[in-house]
Amino acid sequence: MFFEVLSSLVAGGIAVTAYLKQQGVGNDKTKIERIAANTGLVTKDGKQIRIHRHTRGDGFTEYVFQIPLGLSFADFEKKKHVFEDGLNIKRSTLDISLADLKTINLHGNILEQIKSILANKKKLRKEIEMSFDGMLKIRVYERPLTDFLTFDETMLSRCNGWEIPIGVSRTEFVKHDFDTIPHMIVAGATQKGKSAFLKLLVTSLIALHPDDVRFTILDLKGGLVFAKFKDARQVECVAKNVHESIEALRAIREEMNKRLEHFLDAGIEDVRAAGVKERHFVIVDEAAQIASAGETDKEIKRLKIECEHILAEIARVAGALGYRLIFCTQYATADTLPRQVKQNADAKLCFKLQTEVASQVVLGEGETDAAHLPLIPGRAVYVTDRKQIVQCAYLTNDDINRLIGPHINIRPRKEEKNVEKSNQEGTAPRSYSLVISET
Ligand SMILES: Nc1ncnc2c1ncn2[C@@H]1O[C@H](COP(=O)(O)OP(=O)(O)OP(=O)(O)O)[C@@H](O)[C@H]1O
Repeated sequence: MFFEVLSSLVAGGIAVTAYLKQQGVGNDKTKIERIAANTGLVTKDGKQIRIHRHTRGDGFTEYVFQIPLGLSFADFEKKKHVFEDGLNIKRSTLDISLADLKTINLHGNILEQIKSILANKKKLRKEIEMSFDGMLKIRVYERPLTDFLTFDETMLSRCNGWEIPIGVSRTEFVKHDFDTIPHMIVAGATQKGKSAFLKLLVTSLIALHPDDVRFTILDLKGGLVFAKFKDARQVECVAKNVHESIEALRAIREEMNKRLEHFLDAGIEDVRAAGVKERHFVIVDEAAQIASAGETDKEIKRLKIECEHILAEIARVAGALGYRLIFCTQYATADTLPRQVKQNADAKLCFKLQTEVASQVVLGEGETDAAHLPLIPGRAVYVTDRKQIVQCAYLTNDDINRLIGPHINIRPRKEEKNVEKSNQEGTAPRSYSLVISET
């Protein structure tokens, strides 16, 4: 049936197709209005959004609507995924361009030719962006945001100060500035790109600030994500369990308190005013492993509570002292994301989450976008004072090795250690190799 409809369209000629394409604009506007009405975005006295104007840009059409009194932008934003789905209904069936139709030989087997065009076609999904400046603006993009972004070193040269590359949004290269917003929550369901982002973060910071950055990494997941970095001279420790974590955090608290005392005595406002170049990143992966709630072992629970207190303190006061908290979790609940951390981490990078509730735990009330992201690794909602959908840059292991290689502490291989031992008086020349663990 579908192919019959299309074949008759072709037979009907290019004029019909052109007409259909022209209808695309009108259709989207009408669809948006109908979706709004069908999802209850109507005032009690029946008033609906009214089109003010539409403009075409490069790859998108922007519709500007007036919102009736009594409805808010948030009401519309909450339903963004409903609008997006609505605009895509039947979209793939009409995704044949004029150029495609021109290739069809009307004297040949039309059905077979259409089948072949469709077989070679990637289904395009329209994506939308919503904003508000007194009017509701809905931008409908003809093509989706790229689903893969290869990291390249020019991204680093585009970063200033304590900025790191994140990826791209639909309109720009996206960076995060850790001197403007010190703490970040990274959340997302399993296999959606958290670890890849953490590797991008650590590698970028080591490459950009080899002499000024330090890391304390609480890697209680027991994975191999940080194996590559553990011997980098910038990495103070990679704690693998609660005991190692509390030891590392107590050391940070002591250092923090000393610095705080010094700043208070000297009347220094923050690390920038003090001219301190160093920034100390504390990375927690995975927060659920350090959460005290649900811990049954009394002693471990006590240690976890202490860990939580220190982490909350870092989030609350240590930004000004040069500490940066990167708090990661795949379980977005109130237990894994303590209130103090959430309130003080003004940046959130949230990969796809399974439910709207989880999305709201991370991004705030009414913010359900993370639940409606497409199933694309590296696709995330990046929220600071504004919200952007981004595709994070993907760094290969070769990139990481090349960039951090010069900063890895050279240590002898096992067999060379043994040779070294037997030559303790040391006449034989020492030979060392660079050891970078592969994950
Ligand atoms: N930015 C990206 N672009 C393209 N592919 C990516 C990106 N990030 C991650 N991936 C792919 O997704 C896979 C899973 O990513 P990653 O290991 O970062 O997930 P995760 O969220 O840390 O999962 P888990 O919580 O289970 O450890 C990677 O092996 C990689 O193939």
